[in-house]
Amino acid sequence: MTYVSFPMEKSVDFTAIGRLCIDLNANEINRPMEQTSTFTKYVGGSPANIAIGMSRLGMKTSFIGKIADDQMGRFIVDYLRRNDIDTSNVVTDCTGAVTGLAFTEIKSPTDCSILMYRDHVADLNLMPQEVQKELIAKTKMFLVSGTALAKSPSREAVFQALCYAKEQGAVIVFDLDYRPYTWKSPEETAVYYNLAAEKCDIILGTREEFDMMERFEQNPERSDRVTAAKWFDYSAKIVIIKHGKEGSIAYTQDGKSFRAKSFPAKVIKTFGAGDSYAAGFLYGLMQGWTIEASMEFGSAAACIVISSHSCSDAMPSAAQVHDYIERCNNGEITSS
Ligand SMILES: Nc1ncnc2c1ncn2[C@@H]1O[C@H](COP(=O)(O)OP(=O)(O)O)[C@@H](O)[C@H]1O
Ligand SMILES: O=C(O)C[C@@H](O)[C@H](O)C(=O)COP(=O)(O)O
Repeated sequence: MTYVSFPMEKSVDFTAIGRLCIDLNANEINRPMEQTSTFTKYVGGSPANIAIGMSRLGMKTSFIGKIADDQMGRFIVDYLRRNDIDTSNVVTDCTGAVTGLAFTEIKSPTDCSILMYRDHVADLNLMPQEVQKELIAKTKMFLVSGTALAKSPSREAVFQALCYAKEQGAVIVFDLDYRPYTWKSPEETAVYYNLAAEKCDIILGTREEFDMMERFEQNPERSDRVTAAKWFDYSAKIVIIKHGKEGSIAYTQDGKSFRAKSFPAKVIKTFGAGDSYAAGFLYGLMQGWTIEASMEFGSAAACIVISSHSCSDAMPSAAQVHDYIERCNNGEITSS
């Protein structure tokens, strides 16, 4: 059963809109950040990670965003280009805004946190008139990251892009990617998330992210099925609710649900799981695979990334993911 059909005549497989940032991942791990003195710099930002993941999987990928006019901004664009990502709609800020930074703390493989520096960041300065309709018109799948809705003018840029994507027939994906730091209040967040989700064909988020969106609703049991059902009255065809190591559940418009278990992994840190899962799952759908096969592929891609130090740099190729699945099935990989 096919739940989404891609406009195959279009030349760009995947376009993401949102933040392009820097991850600074602790080198001395398994300790609090107070005791970490060195960090390795990587390109970061959830939609950037997903775009890099899609490109590594062989998808023709482009990005819509805004970078600071500084060394960090240039580092990001250079990295995207070297990863075959079209940056023709990556705009350079001219207001003196800075690049967002995410310092990651790896206290243990299961106890990780992120310290974000996101004041006056360039990515949230993207303006609606800077979004190229022609690029979205060429795109089969368009992904929005929820954090880009946190402030104007980026918020309006995303809604403008959503209008173009809908009008031009792209399959629209919403990765909730909720980061409380950039938002003024949970109420404001819930309103804008719900407005964006109404327009999307595929919605991906964790149980906690959907809880945030249900601020004004009744779902006392926090039922995944109740959560998903609402969106099928709008545009959604697939809603995925992720539960960390417990795996994920996909609900589809026809009332079915599909469960994916997680694979074993030698986990270094947990962040990056959602981004690699998204890239793997969306890649699978674009290959015409079943929901179950796409979820399995996403789950294995996630394990490769959480077993590595970085998010973006560790995004796997398709061959690496197939190999990981095979080695798990042969019992060659066990959990840490
Ligand atoms: N500790 C883990 N071991 C194995 N797989 C994991 C682990 N944590 C996450 N995953 C995989 O990554 C997917 C997404 O992870 P999750 O933590 O739910 O998302 P996010 O990173 O967005 O919070 C899960 O559905 C699972 O397949
Ligand atoms: O999204 C960010 O700004 C930081 C990311 O680059 C980071 O590495 C991360 O948190 C990944 O998010 P996840 O995949 O949702 O765990």
